[in-house]
Amino acid sequence: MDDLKKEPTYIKTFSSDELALSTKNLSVLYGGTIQKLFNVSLGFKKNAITALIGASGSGKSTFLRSLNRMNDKVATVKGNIIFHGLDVNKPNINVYELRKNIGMVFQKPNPFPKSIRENITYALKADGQKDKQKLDQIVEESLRAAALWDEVKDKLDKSALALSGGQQQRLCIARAIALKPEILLLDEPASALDPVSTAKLEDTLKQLRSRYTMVMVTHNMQQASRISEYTAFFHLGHVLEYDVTSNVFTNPKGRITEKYIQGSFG
Ligand SMILES: Nc1ncnc2c1ncn2[C@@H]1O[C@H](COP(=O)(O)OP(=O)(O)OP(=O)(O)O)[C@@H](O)[C@H]1O
Repeated sequence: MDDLKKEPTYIKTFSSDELALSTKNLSVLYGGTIQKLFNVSLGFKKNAITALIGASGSGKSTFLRSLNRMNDKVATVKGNIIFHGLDVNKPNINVYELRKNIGMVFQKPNPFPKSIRENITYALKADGQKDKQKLDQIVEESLRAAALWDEVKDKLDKSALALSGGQQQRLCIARAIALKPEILLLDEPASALDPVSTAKLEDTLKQLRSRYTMVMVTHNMQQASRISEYTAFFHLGHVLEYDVTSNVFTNPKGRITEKYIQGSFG
C-alpha cells in the first residue's frame, strides 16, 4: 500500500460531448465492509473500445459489473455513474431499462437453451414487440452485426446450444445488440475461446466499434493492444493509469503499470 501512495497516477479525461459513460468516485464494498474498489473516476469515449487490464483480483469485473447495476444484490456500490447526464447509480433508476441501454456479454457464452432465433427475440417479445416481420428483421440485422448470419441463416430454429463456443459468444453479442444498446460491457469475452474463434470475435468487435461504445475486461494484453483505443490499468482496486492504449503499453507512466505490462506479476 505504501508503494501505491508514492505511485504517480495518470487518468485521461474527455470533454462531456465525447463521453458515453463516466464514473465519479465509484467505490465497491462486499459484505458491507470489505472494500475492493476505491474512488474510481473514469470516462468512456463514445464509439471506442476501452480495455480494462490488471492482475487477477484487481477489481476489473467488480467495476464493470457496477456500470449496469449487476452488483446491486451482491455489493454496496457508492459514487456516481453518469449516463446521459443522469446518475444511474441512484435507487430510483429502472435497472431493466438501464440494461437495455448498457448491455453485457459474459466470460462464458451463456445462450438460452432455446433456438438461435428465440435467443434474439426473447427480450424483444418480453418488451412487447409482436410484429413477426419486424422481429425477423431484427434477428437478421443483429446476427449480421455480430458476423454470425452467414453461419446460421439456414438453422435459425435449431438449438443455440448446438453452436460452437465462438458462435455462441457471437450469438450473445447479437442478443445484446438486438436491444439496441449504446454501450456494451464485455467481461473477458474471448477467454473461453480458441485462437480462431478469438480472432473472429475480435473482428466482430472491431466492426461494431463505429456504432457502440465498448468497455472490455481482458487478461490478454495482445488483445487489448490489438483492438482497444484506450486502456485503464487496475491495481488493488485503484486505477493507476488510463490513457491511449499505445501509450499504456509502450510508455507507461507508473512503475507498477510498467511491471505489469512486462509480465512481472499478474
Ligand atoms: N461477490 C463477491 N463477494 C465477495 N468478494 C468478491 C465478490 N466478487 C469479487 N470479489 C472480490 O473482489 C476482488 C476483486 O475481484 P474482481 O473479480 O473484480 O477482480 P478482477 O480484476 O476482475 O479479477 P479476475 O481478473 O481474476 O477476474 C477480489 O478480491 C475478489 O475476491
